[in-house]
Amino acid sequence: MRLELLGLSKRYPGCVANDAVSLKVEPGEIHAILGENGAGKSTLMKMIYGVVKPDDGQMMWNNKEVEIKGPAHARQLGMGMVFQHFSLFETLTVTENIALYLEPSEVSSMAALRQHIEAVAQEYGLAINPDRKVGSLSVGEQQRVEIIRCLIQDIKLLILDEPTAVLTPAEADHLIQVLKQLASKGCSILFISHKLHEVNALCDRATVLRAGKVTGSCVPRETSPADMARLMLGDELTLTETFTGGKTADLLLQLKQIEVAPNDLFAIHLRDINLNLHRGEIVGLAGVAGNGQDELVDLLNGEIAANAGQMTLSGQSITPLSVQQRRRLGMAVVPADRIGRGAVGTMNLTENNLLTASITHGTKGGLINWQAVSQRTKQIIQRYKVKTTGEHEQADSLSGGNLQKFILGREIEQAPQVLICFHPTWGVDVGAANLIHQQLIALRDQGAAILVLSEDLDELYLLADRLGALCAGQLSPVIAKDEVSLEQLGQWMAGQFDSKETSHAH
Ligand SMILES: Nc1ncnc2c1ncn2[C@@H]1O[C@H](COP(=O)(O)OP(=O)(O)OP(=O)(O)O)[C@@H](O)[C@H]1O
Repeated sequence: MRLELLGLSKRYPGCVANDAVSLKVEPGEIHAILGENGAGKSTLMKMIYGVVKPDDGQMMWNNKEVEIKGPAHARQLGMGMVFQHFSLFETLTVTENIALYLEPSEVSSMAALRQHIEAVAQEYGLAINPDRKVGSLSVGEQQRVEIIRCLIQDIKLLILDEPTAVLTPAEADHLIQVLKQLASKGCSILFISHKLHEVNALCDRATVLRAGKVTGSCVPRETSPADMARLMLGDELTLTETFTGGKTADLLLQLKQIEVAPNDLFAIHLRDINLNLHRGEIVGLAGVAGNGQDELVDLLNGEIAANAGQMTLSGQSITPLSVQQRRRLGMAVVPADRIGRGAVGTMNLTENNLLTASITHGTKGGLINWQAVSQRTKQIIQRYKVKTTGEHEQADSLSGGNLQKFILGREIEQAPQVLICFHPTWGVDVGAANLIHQQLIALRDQGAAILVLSEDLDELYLLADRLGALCAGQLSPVIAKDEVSLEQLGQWMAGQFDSKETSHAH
């Protein structure tokens, strides 16, 4: 047996994150850990990898009892882990980040390491430039760096915490091939995912956690995604329907011939972006990470300025306005990375709520109305089913999916006129994704205009009224969803569209 856990437990103040968890993983086995947000999956993986120390229980590695002293010890034993929140230094290059992760004895020279990175990247088709600063990479690309730095060692167990959450379908399929190849060489894989069809296609076994306890296991290949969802969530699951909305004549946000020149060597040049967002519609933009999504979101949020073109909200120019001024006019943004830009990890939920609420309703006459903010925070927690000990809990102790629900809830509850949403359901379980989709639809039906940037095409087809794609900083046509076949969208994602055709507003 490669790995055996016997009754591992971890308690936090006010919650039992893992309650006597036992499981076995064989060499070469791909083992899924399933469970709703906050079920305890990440905590279990962190105990195996030595980031979190168990309160009780035993761990066997290659049939011998071990006590993992920390991640460096876990790596020495042959384990690698790809985290949900990246642990990379933004101001360092890809090579420097990987060098920091390795023991000094493993790095003979930076040039040799650089070559090794290129070789691994090529072997697994994980395109990356080793000289780029990590801060200039998109979320999807940063994840590639995390994966490469695990594959650079001779690993016996690879732990992945929602690795495909930010990958495009094609990238995710590719990663699945990579993992299959690794497993066939005898490397065991522990895999957390909320994408059940993926678990079904990839995994040999699955263990289901609920409220920190093992509540079941199954052979994913023989179990349908719907049955796995039921194992995870009980009968609470209501299956997602398709909604119908539609474009109205009432134009809210307009982008006209927008041009944003790159502000660093690796930023994407946004060219001739023309986009109209109408009251009561959701526009979905597909695209492979790193094709201008970050730049477009920063532009709309007011963090970077356009070099040419105009942006108007209800006819008023917002081009020169700051982030705060745009928020006051009713714009809200959910960024891609929830810790760092979506929330401040070391602040509690009420304080995090105040960060954006202060602009619209959290303050009066310059004074903070803590009672009102705290009341609203409680409402968000309740309405969006955020699993937490309360509004005083620090943001970074929430599970990833629960923090995402909180951030989404915080922005939706401000009833913005225009909501820009990047990866709205990244890392949230099927039940919560359903809830978020319903809330976005409800917001749209109240008359908001919503722009969703996502790499999950199922999500885009489900939510959007009109669809388009970004490729190399250019926008494809954006047309009614029913008129865009999957094949057409794939072609747009690959840049096969005539930019002249799109240079008039959609
Ligand atoms: N450092 C911490 N301090 C306090 N509570 C914590 C801490 N880390 C995790 N928890 C709590 O432990 C529980 C399990 O969290 P965990 O992150 O393991 O869930 P998860 O199954 O990985 O969820 P998700 O699918 O949302 O990522 C949650 O209720 C969470 O709030």
